[in-house]
Amino acid sequence: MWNIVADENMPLVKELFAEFGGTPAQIKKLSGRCITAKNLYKTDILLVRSVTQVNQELLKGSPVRFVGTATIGTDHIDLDYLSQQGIEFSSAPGSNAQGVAEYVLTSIAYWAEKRHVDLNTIKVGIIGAGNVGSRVAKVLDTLGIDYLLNDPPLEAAGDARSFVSLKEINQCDVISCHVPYIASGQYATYHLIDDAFLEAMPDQSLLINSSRGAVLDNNAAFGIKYAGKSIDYILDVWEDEPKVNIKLMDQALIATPHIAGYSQEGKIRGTYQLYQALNQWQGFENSISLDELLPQAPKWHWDGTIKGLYQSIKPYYDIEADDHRMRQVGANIEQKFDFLRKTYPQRLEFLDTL
Ligand SMILES: NC(=O)C1=CN([C@@H]2O[C@H](COP(=O)(O)OP(=O)(O)OC[C@H]3O[C@@H](n4cnc5c(N)ncnc54)[C@H](O)[C@@H]3O)[C@@H](O)[C@H]2O)C=CC1
Ligand SMILES: O=C(O)C(=O)[C@H](O)COP(=O)(O)O
Repeated sequence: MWNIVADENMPLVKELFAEFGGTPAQIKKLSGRCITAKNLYKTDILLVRSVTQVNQELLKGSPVRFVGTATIGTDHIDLDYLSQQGIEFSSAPGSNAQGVAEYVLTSIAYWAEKRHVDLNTIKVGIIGAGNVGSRVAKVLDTLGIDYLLNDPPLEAAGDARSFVSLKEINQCDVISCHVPYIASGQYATYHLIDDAFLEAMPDQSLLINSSRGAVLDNNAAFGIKYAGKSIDYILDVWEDEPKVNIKLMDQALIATPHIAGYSQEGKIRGTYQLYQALNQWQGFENSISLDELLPQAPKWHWDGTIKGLYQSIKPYYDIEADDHRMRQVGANIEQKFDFLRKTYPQRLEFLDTL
């Protein structure tokens, strides 16, 4: 019998893994932040989301042979350690990219309405043109909103798209970050958006961070605005989650608790991609199809006008409600951060028709 430990916030674990490869599996669901070495002494398969640090301390001495994270980001996983130990690994690339792209589009539309900006006249700077950044670009293409891409690793690898420097991105009206968290090295993203970058942003511009909290120097962001710089922030991710810089949260035009990718479909795809990876690892067939698991969501029909964009999106995704939930807990945000995420209301993807 397989022994599986899974994060309790992962949907459909029972449905997908209870009969893994025709053999019954013993599944234990735990809070992601509370999974410790003690929980893993007879575990073969560990399925996590982004809040579980998977490293030697967690896995040493355990029989775990497969680690899966139902997320795009992998900065919580010590990939070198897994590889040294011969532990099979899979993440869920692209699984919630659509959810993040919809969060970004909604953010831009909200900002434009609030600040009386004509979206026909702006330029969006996308930092990181991987799965999410490319999806954001596709949405902007469809709406006819101009954008520039920055992605030095892809540029160096010969990606055929046209890229600009970070300096050029810095001058865009909207800047949206879609890089992974990389602590050091040639392409480090730790505090990629620092004091100097923020200082050089044009007045009345918007910074969106839905990548990882530490890509933006949160103290610098607070300081610059406190000193009078007139820029807006829409922030989904925070340095040192579940801690949140409350003063920065107060400044943000929209503040959300790391839910940009939390569409229902995104979460389902995340678990499903691990199901596929596990089956492939063991040479089993996928007996369940993704289509039978995905909800049928009503889709947004864009009438072709940029004016009033936010009001036409709002019935499908009400980002102000997400902001309100976060601000309501106020100073208790650190204690409530995980709760807000665990109890996040069902959000369905609305952009299929684009
Ligand atoms: N807030 C949320 O709910 C979510 C956040 N994320 C975050 O978004 C990140 C991006 O996701 P994906 O697009 O799927 O990842 P990806 O790996 O497909 O793309 C990331 C891109 O960033 C580029 N990059 C790396 N270092 C860079 C640098 N220094 N400057 C500019 N570009 C750089 C890479 O070349 C790559 O093309 C994830 O790693 C994760 O941290 C992902 C999903 C949900
Ligand atoms: O996929 C990623 O990368 C993310 O940031 C996830 O959306 C985060 O969700 P949790 O894993 O923290 O539930």
